[in-house]
Amino acid sequence: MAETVLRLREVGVRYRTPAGSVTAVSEVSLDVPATGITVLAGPSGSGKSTLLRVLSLVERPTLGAVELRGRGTTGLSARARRALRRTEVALVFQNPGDNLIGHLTVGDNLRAATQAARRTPRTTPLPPQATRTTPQATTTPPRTTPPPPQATDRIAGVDELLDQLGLPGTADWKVSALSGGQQQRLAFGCALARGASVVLADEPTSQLDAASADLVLDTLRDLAARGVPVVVASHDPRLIALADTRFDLRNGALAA
Ligand SMILES: Nc1ncnc2c1ncn2[C@@H]1O[C@H](COP(=O)(O)OP(=O)(O)OP(=O)(O)O)[C@@H](O)[C@H]1O
Repeated sequence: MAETVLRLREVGVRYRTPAGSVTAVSEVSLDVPATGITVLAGPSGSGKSTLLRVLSLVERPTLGAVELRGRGTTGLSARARRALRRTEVALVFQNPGDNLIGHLTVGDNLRAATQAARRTPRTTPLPPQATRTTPQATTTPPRTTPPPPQATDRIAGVDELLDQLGLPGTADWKVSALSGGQQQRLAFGCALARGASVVLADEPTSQLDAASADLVLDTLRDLAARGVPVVVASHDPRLIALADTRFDLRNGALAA
């Protein structure tokens, strides 16, 4: 059976609004495989972005459990979750400008990402698995997916990574000199430099023209080919066509 990088069990998300309680996601259980491209698809308002925020540990669900590489995350402190988001779980936002440090050069953005990976121990403590009652479970070691290679193993240097990202010779450029698609590529490159176990992206092509969107689609393929699992929320048919695994959402729940 395929290894799982992220697992949701009976996850629900409710928001309080002045008009009352809104259920954005209800009773979602799913396994994100540790390889390939996973797409969360569905119409506007179906809960894709909410679920992506839960999967990327940005948001704690109101109900249910989220496991990263076999370990529960729901009991983690805000600090521990932030540490995981700096390294293990990288979220790439819709707007290219939100993913990068605008006043740094292209090369310095990558260097900052690599340094974040070095500063934060890879073995950020996660709480033990919930105690299970079956005798079999107590004798079985916790399920673990082997950690991905360290960031420094994955990239030999900034220039080499920029070549691989199709951005050769841009190390000294300002981020604003890159197109939207190139900025998104760089954002995925930073996720790689941080040594992320999984990269998530919310509608990464929605603000881009067709040529820039092509760059992003290529980058997602590249990441998956490097063994980095990618999870994308999108209603872009070209992106959905890349899915190795697809979950369809309707009204906050998985469609049958
Ligand atoms: N912070 C919030 N407060 C209140 N309601 C919210 C909040 N975030 C999302 N919702 C509601 O939850 C539901 C799911 O929203 P979500 O943004 O996850 O859907 P989506 O499928 O990503 O939509 P889109 O494709 O338009 O981005 C919607 O009804 C939305 O209005």
